[in-house]
Amino acid sequence: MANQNSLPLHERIELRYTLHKVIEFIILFLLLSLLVHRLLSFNNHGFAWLIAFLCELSFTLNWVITISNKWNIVEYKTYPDRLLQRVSKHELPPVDMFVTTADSKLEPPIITINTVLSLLAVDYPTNKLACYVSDDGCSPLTFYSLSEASKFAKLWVPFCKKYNVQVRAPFRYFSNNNATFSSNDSSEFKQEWTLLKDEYEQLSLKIEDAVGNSIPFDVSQDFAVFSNIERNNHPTIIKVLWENKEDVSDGPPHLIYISREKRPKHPHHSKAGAMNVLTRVSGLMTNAPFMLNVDCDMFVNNPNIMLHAMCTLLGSENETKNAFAQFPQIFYDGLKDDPFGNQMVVLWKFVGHGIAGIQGPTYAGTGCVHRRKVIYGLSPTDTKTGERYPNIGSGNVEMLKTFGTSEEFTKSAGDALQGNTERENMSSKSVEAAHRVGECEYEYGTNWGIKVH
Ligand SMILES: O=c1ccn([C@@H]2O[C@H](COP(=O)(O)OP(=O)(O)O[C@H]3O[C@H](CO)[C@@H](O)[C@H](O)[C@H]3O)[C@@H](O)[C@H]2O)c(=O)[nH]1
Ligand SMILES: [Mn+2]
Repeated sequence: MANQNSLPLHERIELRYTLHKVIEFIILFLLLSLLVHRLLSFNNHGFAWLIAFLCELSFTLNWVITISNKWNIVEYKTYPDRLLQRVSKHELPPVDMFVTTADSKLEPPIITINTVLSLLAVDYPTNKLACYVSDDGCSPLTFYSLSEASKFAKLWVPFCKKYNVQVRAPFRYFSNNNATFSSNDSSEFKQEWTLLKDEYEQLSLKIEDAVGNSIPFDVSQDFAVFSNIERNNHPTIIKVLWENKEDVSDGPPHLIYISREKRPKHPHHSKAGAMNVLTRVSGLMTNAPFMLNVDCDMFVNNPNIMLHAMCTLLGSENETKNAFAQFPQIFYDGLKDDPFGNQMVVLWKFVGHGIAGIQGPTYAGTGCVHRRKVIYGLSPTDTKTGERYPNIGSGNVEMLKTFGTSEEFTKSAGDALQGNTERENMSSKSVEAAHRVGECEYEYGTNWGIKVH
């Protein structure tokens, strides 16, 4: 039997799909025949014939590109068990998790908190994780919902881990399909399940009430920062909602709320701007070498995502091979047989895996684990930081020009670039510095958005 340590953490598996290819070629043949037919009978027809020919030509070219993309469909199979045999749980690298939300009306907080809860409960040592929520809507409602969710997380996270729950977004877990017990379920499980369901219902009700304007906010306390401000005109707000102070590995991870500074006439660059702020703030507070980003309307449907991502990111011979690990998106509750293609099966299953076969998947905007140092501009071929940043250190002119004038942040960026994977403890000093890097003028004159993003 092969030594467990020599077995690969991931494998590239080529999928044939022969029948698909044959059908695609028949379609291509028909399209080409149609073009030839148009060309041969051109003289007998007028202008409409020419327009039809151009449309069909464009569609044919499109089809050629599509089938070339899908030519070599591959799947990356990952082996979390092998990873856990190679490294112990406390040796796994830290990951900072980002959730972006922009509008508490269009993206209701109950959805955002489900995304957050599914992330807080992933199967990974929780003292290696921190969850940062960026709220571009600067909404006290989102803040309130998150602070209530962080209380629920103290029950939810241990429950999911104890019973190996598969879908860790509570709204999905408690949906009707799961409402019956099987004969193997222990009475202890049934009791805890009922308690958790009640707690989740109460949480949902509180949030519903708050949406209906009966917000039980105490403006003299945590919510004071939200009074008298406008959504597009306010300073940076950062609140640590929950800190995993005891550094325990099975309670909820850190949870931090961020609303970056917004001022009229200052471009905010939508999600990209929010991601830059999340990168800087997390760099100051926990500086994990890996960062996962998820849109607030997505949730984690596999509790082992971090382990799967690590198999991809740590599994190649050298770190330069995979800069990021992109998860596919799956959509639920669509119409039977997906008549309108809303679930984007072709895009994710065929085109996505086809592009993965050419070089690797493209970044899809959500569900992606990035290496922090690559985001900081380190070239994939430059494993040592030497060439790009010869003199790393805070106060160094090139570092300040690249990363901005926060000395604390350039120091943290230097650590990340040098591959220092030690997670840092949050301190009130780092929270203070984090407010600065969330300012809307912070990126002016720097390489943020140019070489760093
Ligand atoms: O000023 C903004 C605008 C948007 N967002 C967030 O960005 C995310 C994506 O924006 P959205 O408008 O919801 O984009 P969608 O069209 O729903 O999503 C598509 O585009 C996203 C952005 O590239 C990808 O993440 C998704 O995979 C893709 O389905 C959401 O979490 C938003 O809350 C912000 O944080 N600030
Ligand atoms: Mn969206």
